[in-house]
Amino acid sequence: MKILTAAQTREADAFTIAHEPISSLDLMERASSALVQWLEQKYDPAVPFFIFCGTGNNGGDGLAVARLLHNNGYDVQVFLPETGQNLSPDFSQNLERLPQAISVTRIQDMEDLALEIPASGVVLDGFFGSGLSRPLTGLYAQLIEFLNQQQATRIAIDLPSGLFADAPTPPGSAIFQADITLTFERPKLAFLLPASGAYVGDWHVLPIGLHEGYLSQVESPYQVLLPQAIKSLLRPRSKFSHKGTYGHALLAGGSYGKMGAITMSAQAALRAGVGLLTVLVPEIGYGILQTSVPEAMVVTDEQEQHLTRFPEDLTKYQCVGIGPGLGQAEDSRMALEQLFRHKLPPLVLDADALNLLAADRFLRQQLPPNSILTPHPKEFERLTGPAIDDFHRLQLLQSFCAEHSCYVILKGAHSCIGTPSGEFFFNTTGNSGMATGGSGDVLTGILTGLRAQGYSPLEACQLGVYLHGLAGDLAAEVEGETSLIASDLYKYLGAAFQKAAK
Ligand SMILES: NC(=O)C1=CN([C@@H]2O[C@H](COP(=O)(O)OP(=O)(O)OC[C@H]3O[C@@H](n4cnc5c(N)ncnc54)[C@H](O)[C@@H]3O)[C@@H](O)[C@H]2O)[C@@H](O)CC1
Ligand SMILES: Nc1ncnc2c1ncn2[C@@H]1O[C@H](COP(=O)(O)OP(=O)(O)O)[C@@H](O)[C@H]1O
Ligand SMILES: [K+]
Repeated sequence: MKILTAAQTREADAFTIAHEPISSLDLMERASSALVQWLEQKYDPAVPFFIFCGTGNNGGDGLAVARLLHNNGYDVQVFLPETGQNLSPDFSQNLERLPQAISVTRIQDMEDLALEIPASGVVLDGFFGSGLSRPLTGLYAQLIEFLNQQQATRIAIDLPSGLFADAPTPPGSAIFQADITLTFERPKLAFLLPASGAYVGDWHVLPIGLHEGYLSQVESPYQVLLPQAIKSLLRPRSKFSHKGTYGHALLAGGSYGKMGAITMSAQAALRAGVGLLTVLVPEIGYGILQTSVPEAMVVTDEQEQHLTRFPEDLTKYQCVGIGPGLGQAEDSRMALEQLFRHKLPPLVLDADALNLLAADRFLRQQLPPNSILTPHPKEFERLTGPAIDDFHRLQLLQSFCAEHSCYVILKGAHSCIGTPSGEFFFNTTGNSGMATGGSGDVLTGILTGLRAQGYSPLEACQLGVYLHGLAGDLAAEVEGETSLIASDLYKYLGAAFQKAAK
């Protein structure tokens, strides 16, 4: 699903108004009805609502929600800062329509707000949405600071006020700290990035029937991965298939004290459905692998504690995954350099393989095209240098993928796949229980297993991050986020495949 910029959202609104056709006021009514439907499912009429409105269309939404909730028996109070701003026509119309029985407090300064908001209440933020053009100051900033200190549940309409939808918000700006954000039609880019996403809380997308004629042709490099698209990528296994049908993968890594990493990658590659798996480890890993992953074949390096060479001929493998637990010994770096000189099957590179690449510009330039790299933000910084902010990091991602013709999964709460052609795909599964050692090693195994089965690099990346996160979500339902550990991720991978295929 494509993500729209604030400007594209305005175009989508205007296109819908012109081509459905529908009046702007009725479109606002549709958006507000969607909000109210969501709110009424979650809160009963005993819950008081405190609705704060600016004077643009975001405020118009707030006023329409106030009327609809009131008409359905909810206790609603409205608060309107008076800063002499222009009123949007739809805001004015909704102010006229507001039933007399609703209490309206006009605020010129903070003294006008003698207000106790109970912890059981809900604060709705309708100050500003996608029309924000500069950071908030003055009365708006003071009100936001006040609301951010309240115990009540804070819900933002469309976008937390003060946050830019698709550009960095200057540090120190006043931003509504939402527990929940109810947005229209598409998530905003700011929801998916760590610094801005921290203000958004749980976000939900409410469809409001924006015109398909616009949505289907609009161009955007940004997409989110959703269940339907993932389902269409999954290939069913066929009745007369055999292990040769599903590829032979090689996973290389492990070193003294870090054999667990490659062991978990191996488990994950098998659970991802690969036909055959060989694991290349230093001598000390032999007994460990043979005991803990009996399904895998094991070949060992003559060095006892870390890898120093790769087999000459790797063409029998359909994918090679390198890095988990590898370490950064000089002879491991040389082995990688040697490896890149040969004809190679598709590669997945993670962890210390990335650190070795980062430390060696020459090695980076030899990177085989269409490789998949899976850095976390620190590993990514080592590869590209520091980013000024999350948006700049996306630019670095785009140029790195183009320069090296590779696919990079920048890992995080919404892992982002960068492609050589400049697209970005954000993942929507996963939870903070996955912030635990070894989660990334499991992802490497899944990607290697998928790529060996013949999925394209982009398909493997999309399926890999989505299923990895979904396994985390299913595991968290049973184990809880706090107690989730990386090995749970491959244990629940089968359930994730089944859920994704439904
Ligand atoms: N038909 C539509 O256009 C629809 C719009 N919707 C709502 O409309 C919102 C966008 O409405 P608007 O475009 O009116 O934008 P906003 O409601 O975000 O406000 C824009 C107004 O605020 C001013 N402004 C911007 N930054 C400011 C700042 N820092 N301090 C003070 N004033 C500032 C602008 O000059 C403009 O007058 C969406 O977020 C959504 O909530 C929904 O009703 C869906 C339908
Ligand atoms: N808060 C979070 N929400 C969702 N996924 C997360 C979160 N934290 C970490 N993850 C996922 O867990 C994995 C962690 O990978 P990584 O940092 O390489 O861990 P390790 O090196 O310990 O294996 C990534 O796939 C990342 O997307
Ligand atoms: K808002």
